[in-house]
Amino acid sequence: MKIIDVTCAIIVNADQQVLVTQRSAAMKLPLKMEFPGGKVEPGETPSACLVREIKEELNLDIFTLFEMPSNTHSYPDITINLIPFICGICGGNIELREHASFMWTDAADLLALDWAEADVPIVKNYLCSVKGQLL
Ligand SMILES: Nc1nc2c([nH]c(=O)n2[C@H]2C[C@H](O)[C@@H](COP(=O)(O)OP(=O)(O)OP(=O)(O)O)O2)c(=O)[nH]1
Repeated sequence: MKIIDVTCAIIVNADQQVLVTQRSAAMKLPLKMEFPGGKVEPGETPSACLVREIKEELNLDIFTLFEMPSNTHSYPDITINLIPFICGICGGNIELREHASFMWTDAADLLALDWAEADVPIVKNYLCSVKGQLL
């Protein structure tokens, strides 16, 4: 099966909270929690894709800081390669244009959320990367 590249943004604020968005009832994986982002278009870099998607979906201007390890996951209808980036905000205010809701979440509370399956290893990896700061 073809593997679709999907980027997602781990946007961290000044309080070290992470922006988590909830997919709408009308989207695939309805009401699951995810990191905002979307499919990489032909000729687009993952980083440029993410800047575009976050502006489209949330009206936020972001910058990508660094890329984290990706996770390939097969759903019944699609196999995705989910590529996370740690990101910061450089402008805009959140407007929900596609998602049902958003929340700023402390790292310690991330794992308890009802994530899209492909995100779980990404959340765990992120938590490992910040563990030193949580201890
Ligand atoms: N954006 C995003 N998609 C995710 C995450 N986890 C996860 O399994 N997905 C899946 C859901 C979809 O099957 C696929 C990306 O779909 P999408 O609907 O966000 O992509 P898109 O904005 O480009 O939408 P479209 O053009 O297909 O309508 O990846 C995640 O954290 N963020």
